[in-house]
Amino acid sequence: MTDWLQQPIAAIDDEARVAARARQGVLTKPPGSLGRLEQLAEAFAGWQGRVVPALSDIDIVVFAADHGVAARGVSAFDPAVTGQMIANFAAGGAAICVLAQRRDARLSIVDLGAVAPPANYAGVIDARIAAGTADFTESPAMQVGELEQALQAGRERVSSSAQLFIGGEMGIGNTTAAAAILAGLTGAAPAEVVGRGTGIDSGGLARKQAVVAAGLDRHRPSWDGLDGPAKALAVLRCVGGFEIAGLTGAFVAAAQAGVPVLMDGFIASVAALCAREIAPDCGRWQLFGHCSAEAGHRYLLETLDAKPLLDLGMRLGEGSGAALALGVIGDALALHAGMATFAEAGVTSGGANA
Ligand SMILES: Cc1cc2ncn([C@H]3O[C@H](COP(=O)(O)O)[C@@H](O)[C@H]3O)c2cc1C
Ligand SMILES: O=C(O)c1cccnc1
Repeated sequence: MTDWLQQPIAAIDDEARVAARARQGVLTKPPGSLGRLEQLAEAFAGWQGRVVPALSDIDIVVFAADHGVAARGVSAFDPAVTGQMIANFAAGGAAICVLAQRRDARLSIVDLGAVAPPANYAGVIDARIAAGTADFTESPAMQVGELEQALQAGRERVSSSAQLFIGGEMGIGNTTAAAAILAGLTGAAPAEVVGRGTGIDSGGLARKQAVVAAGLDRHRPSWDGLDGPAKALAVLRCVGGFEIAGLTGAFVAAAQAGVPVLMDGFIASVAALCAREIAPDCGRWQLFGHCSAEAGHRYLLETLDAKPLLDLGMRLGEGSGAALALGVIGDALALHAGMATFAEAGVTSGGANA
């Protein structure tokens, strides 16, 4: 059922990438002066297989689900908020709705298992697996079949015609699950990777760290001695969440389909790590939109050797940080396409004393 995870990752067009770099070198500016904007244009050229890439077809998919571990008092909000927010996404009132509209991106919402689902599913994709995961301090968060369903639900949301995929999430308690996955995969201490999420107080933070430590102690035998895909799937199943598994499936499928992925914050980046553990080459199709204020994200980005485009102190999720970074990417591609070359503009190029 998860055989598809091992299908090959799409190749990058190095010729187009090198040609895009050459174009950057002859645009009317000192070579390198647009910094990372130049690298963005080059990366998109490699992904799209053309020297002058465009970006008009963007998919933002928000995966929503609840977490049994939320019963342990690890969030500042009630799990009922997950379903309420699904309705808010459908009505256009959430942050990601505003940003998706401003960026002209397609927004889809997928319910993988809110405990209190919305009254109607107009505008929401109903892919419910169960009413939330199990509390991982008591049992594995998911059954094997549930994990497979969540990964597959993510895969099904990837369209090979899209030029960019953004995965967002909504799930009260999911910063706890994400921290547990990160600690399980990297060996980091809970204190290093557990943050305040929606804004839990100091007592709650200590409780959250203890919950993550208890979950890891309980389930470590399930992945001890494993590595690579087997370990990642075991960690995801034991302490993960449906929406994090959905993101992981989508990120692997996108890299297989040749669709680059723009990562959001802490939760999405944990799914990016899971995707890389399952299919290492899929990292070549990943770009990181921002550094979240959630404790643990900076450490995770370093682990992934990823340099986020923005660092605005945001800690929302939903895909919002990635959606904001679209502005920078759009400008990078517009500069690459629209600037004149030295020859076209009759400007003398440098080199005399370079
Ligand atoms: C109204 C509201 C909207 C949100 N949108 C994203 N999140 C974010 O906060 C949650 C994770 O934090 P924790 O682990 O502390 O529960 C996730 O749902 C995440 O997407 C929200 C949270 C709330 C309350
Ligand atoms: O960075 C994130 O993804 C994040 C941080 C806090 C709460 N929800 C999401």
